[in-house]
Amino acid sequence: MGGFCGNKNILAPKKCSGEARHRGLTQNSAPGPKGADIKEFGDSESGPPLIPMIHAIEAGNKPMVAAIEGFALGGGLELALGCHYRIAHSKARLGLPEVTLGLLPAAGGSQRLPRLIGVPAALDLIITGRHVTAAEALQLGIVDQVTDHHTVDAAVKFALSVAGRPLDARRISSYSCPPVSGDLDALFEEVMRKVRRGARGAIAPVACVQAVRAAATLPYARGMERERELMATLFTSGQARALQYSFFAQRAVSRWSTPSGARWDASAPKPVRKVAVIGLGTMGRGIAVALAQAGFPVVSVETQEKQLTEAKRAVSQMLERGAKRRGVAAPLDKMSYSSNIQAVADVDLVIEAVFEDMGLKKKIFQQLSAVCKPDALLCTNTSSLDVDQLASQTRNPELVVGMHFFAPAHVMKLLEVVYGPRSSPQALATAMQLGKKMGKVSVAVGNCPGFVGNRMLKAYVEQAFFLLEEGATPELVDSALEEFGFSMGFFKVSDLSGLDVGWKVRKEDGLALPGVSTGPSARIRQGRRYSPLGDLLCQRGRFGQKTGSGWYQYGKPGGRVATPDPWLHSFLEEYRAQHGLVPRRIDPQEVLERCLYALINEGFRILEDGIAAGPEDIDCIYVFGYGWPHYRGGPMFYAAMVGLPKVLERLEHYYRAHPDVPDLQPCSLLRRLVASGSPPVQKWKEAIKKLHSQL
Ligand SMILES: CCC[C@H](O)CC(=O)SCCNC(=O)CCNC(=O)[C@H](O)C(C)(C)COP(=O)([O-])OP(=O)([O-])OC[C@H]1O[C@@H](n2cnc3c(N)ncnc32)[C@H](O)[C@@H]1OP(=O)([O-])[O-]
Repeated sequence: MGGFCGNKNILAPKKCSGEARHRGLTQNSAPGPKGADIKEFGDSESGPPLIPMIHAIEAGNKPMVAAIEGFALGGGLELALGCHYRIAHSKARLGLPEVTLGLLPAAGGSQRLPRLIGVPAALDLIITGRHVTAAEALQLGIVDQVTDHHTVDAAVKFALSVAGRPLDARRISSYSCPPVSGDLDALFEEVMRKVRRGARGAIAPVACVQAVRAAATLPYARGMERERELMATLFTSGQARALQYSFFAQRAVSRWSTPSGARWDASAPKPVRKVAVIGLGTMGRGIAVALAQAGFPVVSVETQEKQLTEAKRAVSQMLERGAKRRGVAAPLDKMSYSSNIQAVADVDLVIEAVFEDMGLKKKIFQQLSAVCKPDALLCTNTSSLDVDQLASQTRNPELVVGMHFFAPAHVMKLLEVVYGPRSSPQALATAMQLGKKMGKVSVAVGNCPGFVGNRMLKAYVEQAFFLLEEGATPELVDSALEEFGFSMGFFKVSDLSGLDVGWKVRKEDGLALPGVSTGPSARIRQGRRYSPLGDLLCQRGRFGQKTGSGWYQYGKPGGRVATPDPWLHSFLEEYRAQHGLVPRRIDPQEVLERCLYALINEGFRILEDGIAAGPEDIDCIYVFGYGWPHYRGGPMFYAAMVGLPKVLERLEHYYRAHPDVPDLQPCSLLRRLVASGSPPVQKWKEAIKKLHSQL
């Protein structure tokens, strides 16, 4: 973005840096087009002070025209709002995305935008942080003109055309917010209720509403004071640090590397023009939709005719709904269907998404290897099976990788790209690039049971079961986790996805055994503590929402409202009595420490094993795939915030109390990081490399 005045002097710098220390909000430097330089938050300031500069621009006697090309986000747009006119290129994007970084637009954005476009529209932009196109910005009244030509030329022409006109009516800070239809207080109360419900503990959206309310109810100067106070609170909060860490973590994971030395910048992806999906169950349908929405021609193969007919209808509906939401045409022409696997002969990449059964998947990989082009990439959407075993069924094992999507696959942002020991760097690069084109946060992970996400989750789930044995209820565990910021606690999630899912896996792993023994060995499997509680519920047909009861009661099969179940409480009491377990009072703090620190401990093991390249990879997986509250950065960032010595001390404490639970034994990497002074999370990758080289 550039700023121009009527006599063609360029006043606003094209690119400046430095910004936004909370104590220096009136001393901030000018932002670039993408807003303030997030890297410099908390560092020393540089460049001219932002807020006084915007005030000086607005107060000036020469007409100032902002010429907006590319992005005008955050401080970039705030600077433009200080100008008297704004001209945008048709491809420009504008927005105040501060909320996504745990902040609010604190260079006058929260005060000027509602004055310019009205309270409801400004609330929408500021609370969601969404970017708008130039066309929408024009419609909203944020910009005065949109051009398809050279924006600077258009701005200069415009500036000359308005030179000499009075500017008082162009100074947004002097406006009052346009009146709203209905009661202003009622509007803010309603918005605040919605925001608090959706924010689930995030403080920035709430502060954004408060700031806009100040714009609507206070004179500009007092509104600016309020904006500054609110920003000061946000700026020093852990939430802003977590969200800013997450911003860079998302970008860091695309620069993947593997322990064998393969790297993103040394591995060119293969071109992918046409893709196939095998299996049109829930996952296959979602994957096919996501691919078509990303513009890929997709061949979908389903051998069961009935399933194929149902899937065709469902996929078309999903595509149409998505298109309606986005205001574009549904890409129905991208889809073709077949019941014959030969239909994939000419595709560049296949994603297998059949039932989670190794025998079936092996057979499909043998067929794919025979049918597909020799250089086609063969990917599996398995959530836990050994990718290497599948690779060994094919002619070219180096072309096999895992692409682990999360349900619903066309909605969830996460993709774990799983490389086996034989996967080529090019295959990995291709799958990572395809994920990016599908709008996913793609994270490269090594091949091991459960990969990263599910491997860590196992430790967390186990603790939740143990806590029930020791005296907790599902309600107690869930409310502690929900209070932490998860949208649902573990037991509600389990009821939603079906208890039979985990039961099947435990049976396959030889853990869930038929019959209940009451002796001391009943709660020990494969040499470690085991809780059969989930298996016992499944044996009674309590699979969760679909059967009307699980860890909670739902009134009827398919019911969605969880209510505490007295039967379950008596069942737990009987179970404890039967196994000689004396219930004790468990507080929410213990729930969090046991569940989260066990999960984090497994995260350290994963880093130690080189299955994830760095803490950013794990954190993105948890934030984008497992509902970890975004404003808490992810499990490894959270561990760093809590303090590694404290996490270590609590794990030691719980391991002493439960020596039969290996998940609670602190991982040696955690010990070594603590011994090396607990470096900040951004330095762990380096520290781990150094520690590995010392071994
Ligand atoms: C007083 C208060 C004032 C004000 O209210 C506060 C603010 O303005 S808050 C700020 C409000 N502004 C925002 O929230 C905008 C945040 N930025 C974005 O949303 C996207 O970057 C954007 C849409 C602009 C471009 O997407 P794209 O084309 O896919 O490109 P990309 O995303 O891959 O980025 C390319 C490279 O640029 C880097 N980088 C980018 N922005 C910043 C930044 N602000 N800072 C530092 N670095 C930034 C990014 O890390 C990456 O580096 P690398 O080393 O190559 O990994």
